[in-house]
Amino acid sequence: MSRKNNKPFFDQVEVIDAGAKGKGIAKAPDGRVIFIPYAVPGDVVAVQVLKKRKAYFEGKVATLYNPSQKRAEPACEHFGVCGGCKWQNMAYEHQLYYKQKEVENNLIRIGKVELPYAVPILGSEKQYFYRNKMEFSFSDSRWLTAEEISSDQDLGDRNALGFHIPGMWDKILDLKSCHLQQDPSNAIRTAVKEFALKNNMEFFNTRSQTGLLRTLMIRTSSTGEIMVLIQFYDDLEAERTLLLEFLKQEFPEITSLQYVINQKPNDTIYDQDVICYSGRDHIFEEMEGLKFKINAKSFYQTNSLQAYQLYKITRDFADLKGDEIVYDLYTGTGTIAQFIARKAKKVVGVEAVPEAIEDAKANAQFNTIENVRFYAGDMKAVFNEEFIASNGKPDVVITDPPRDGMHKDVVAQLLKIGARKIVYVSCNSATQARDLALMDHMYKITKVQAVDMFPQTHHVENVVLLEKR
Ligand SMILES: C[S@@+](CC[C@H](N)C(=O)[O-])C[C@H]1O[C@@H](n2cnc3c(N)ncnc32)[C@H](O)[C@@H]1O
Repeated sequence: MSRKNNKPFFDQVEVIDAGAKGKGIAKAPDGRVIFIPYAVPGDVVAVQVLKKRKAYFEGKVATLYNPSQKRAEPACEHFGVCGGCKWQNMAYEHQLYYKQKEVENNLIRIGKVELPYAVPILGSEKQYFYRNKMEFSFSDSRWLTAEEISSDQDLGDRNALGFHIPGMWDKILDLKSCHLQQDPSNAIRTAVKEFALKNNMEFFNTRSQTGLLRTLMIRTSSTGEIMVLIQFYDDLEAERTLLLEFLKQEFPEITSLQYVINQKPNDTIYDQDVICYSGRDHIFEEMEGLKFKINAKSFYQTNSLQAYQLYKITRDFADLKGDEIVYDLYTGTGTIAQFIARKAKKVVGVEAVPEAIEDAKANAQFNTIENVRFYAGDMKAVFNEEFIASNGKPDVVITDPPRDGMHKDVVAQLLKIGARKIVYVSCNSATQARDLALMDHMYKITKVQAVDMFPQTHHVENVVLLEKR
């Protein structure tokens, strides 16, 4: 390691892999790993070290000497600043390769489980504009580039509507366009910002917790429906109505226009009242002829096309014959439960968000599915002996927990029940591997299929079939 401008520096290093959170990986001469965000395997670079730890370095590309063959031209003008799509500079086929590798590595290294032949990862048909939900933040302190900070020019308007800069809770990137959600997403965001500025509406200041406008959420569905939700901080009826009425007139295609007045320190709306300004308080998504009602607080997989693939894989892995009791743990709005219901005797769904369970029940009615039961509550509290006695012992369990994976008490309960099969769907193969390790003495992994729900990012979904030994 040499020093340049008094900063530690590695020259001419080759990036050999992609790993933790999508960062490029190289080796320092002493064998320590160097993590390099935005470097692509195959690049030869000079690295400016920014963090030095006992076991590793973290740095940034100072010079790109030799760009990798695996590189691709990023589609978005905000690439490199916005935290959203860190792999836009890697060709899609290589993104898929590194995702599959990460899943297998996690299962083998963390889970220490034996893997069957893993089917190749299922890529996404759409590699841009695949998301059905985006959340943007308003801020009166737009993130400034180094050039802007050092220039003498008047920086003008500092208001922004966009994404948080990675690692900076109070700085927002002012988005010009985003390649993740189909129009009219960009058109709505731009119109809201321009109208708010023209009418001198205050953008939120996170430090002082002041301002009118806080967040904007846009949901689109494959049926063409649109939900827009604006989160206000100040409770100012005249301004609020002005903005909502503008949106209603300008975008008559909005199916559901809603708002929240949130004066607590954080932006989450789960504990807030959502008020419907016009249209319905929900939109519909459709899959294989099934209708799913989605309200502002409901979880719904963000890539609808790939969600369909994910559910088909889950159903194939479960391989139901029609006489089984199936549990769908972490059911959200009961989508998987209903997707498989016609192939099972009975499906029981459990989910923490009561509104999602209300939707799940309503969805089952729309879809005239009668063999499903849904329960709201924290999984580790609900999923107990009494629950199993009253719903029947499951033959098959499908579990799709959040990123943290399953609570150890839930894993313990699964082991106690000893269902014949468990289909474990996960958006975090590291926590999935941890949970699989706890079940390895009793369950053998017989199928693994990774699914790419999030192109241009390192995130990956993974489905594992466990069969009782
Ligand atoms: C990855 S989502 C899966 C949703 C559903 N399977 C689907 O495909 O739409 C995880 C779900 O778990 C729920 N959840 C998170 N923590 C929970 C807990 N402790 N108990 C019950 N549900 C929980 C979330 O609200 C969310 O709906």
